[in-house]
Amino acid sequence: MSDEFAFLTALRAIATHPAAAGLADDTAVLDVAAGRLVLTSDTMVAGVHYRPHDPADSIGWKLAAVNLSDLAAKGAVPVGCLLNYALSGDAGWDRAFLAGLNQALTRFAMPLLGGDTVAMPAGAPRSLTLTAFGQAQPNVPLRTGVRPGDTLWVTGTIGGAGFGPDGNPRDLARYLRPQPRVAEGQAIAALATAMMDVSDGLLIDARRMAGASNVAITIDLDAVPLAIPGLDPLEAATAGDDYELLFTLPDGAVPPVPATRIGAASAGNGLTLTAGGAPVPLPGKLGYSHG
Ligand SMILES: Nc1ncnc2c1ncn2[C@@H]1O[C@H](COP(=O)(O)OP(=O)(O)OP(=O)(O)O)[C@@H](O)[C@H]1O
Ligand SMILES: Cc1ncc(C[n+]2csc(CCOP(=O)(O)O)c2C)c(N)n1
Ligand SMILES: [Mg+2]
Repeated sequence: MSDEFAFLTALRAIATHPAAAGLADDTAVLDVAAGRLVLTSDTMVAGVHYRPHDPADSIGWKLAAVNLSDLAAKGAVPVGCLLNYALSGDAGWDRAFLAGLNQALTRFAMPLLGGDTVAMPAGAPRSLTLTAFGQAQPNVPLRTGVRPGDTLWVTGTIGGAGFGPDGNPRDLARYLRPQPRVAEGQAIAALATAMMDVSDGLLIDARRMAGASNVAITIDLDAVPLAIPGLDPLEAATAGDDYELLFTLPDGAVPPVPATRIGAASAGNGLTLTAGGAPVPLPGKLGYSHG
């Protein structure tokens, strides 16, 4: 199935939404409700975002999940997506990738509407891109919305997808098949002053939120919900690949879904950490960054 024609035939079996027009035209044509669209795109590269030997179906799942996580962070309802795919020269890999992708798209009701397929020179690493769009809810919580006095919350647990001392992800399922918080994001969006997803690491992402909002954010490391009991909170909070939602609420507000209060915002700037009530110096590396 490694040639473009065979791959497109397999894609057609997935892209059954009428707007995809059977993947038989130049473009998809989508009827949209009046309102605002939320747009995002994420690329995954072999050796950078996943290990080359990781199962192809999980890479398909994860590519959809990381985009859904960005939609979730804005409280958006998934509407559709476009896939940019580089054929790998391995028909079985391509087929398994599509099966995993389709599982996530079905689970989160995000139809595949189109995309592009190319071949790479022999030996080039795989690079896969999905572009997703969603329907905005009345309130779209941005990174810029934190106000001094807000409380800081995170869904789920942190640190599970990070690599342990044996060089493998601590929780393989979490690393391979992250669960984007789509329904939670829609519920939180109605109340949140700001929201983002945690992809590069809790600390680096919290600092981005503080910077975007021109406030100071303090995180209590003792409060960070650990994916694995006993995990070093600093390690967990800098590992990344969590795909949880980090959000702020006006003081006194209660989140509408399970979440953990991990800190607060105040006038000032930057990220501050505490543990046992005492300040903790920021580690040199706050999370994942490319280059
Ligand atoms: N090559 C690019 N062209 C245009 N905009 C870009 C490009 N790369 C990043 N951006 C924009 O920069 C902003 C920040 O991107 P970044 O990738 O850090 O956020 P993100 O999508 O939440 O992260 P993640 O990729 O971990 O989900 C986004 O608005 C994104 O659209
Ligand atoms: C093989 C391998 N090595 C390292 C990591 C860790 N990692 C890579 S990219 C990223 C953040 C999200 O990326 P982006 O900001 O590009 O969306 C993280 C946490 C991994 N997943 N696989
Ligand atoms: Mg994001």
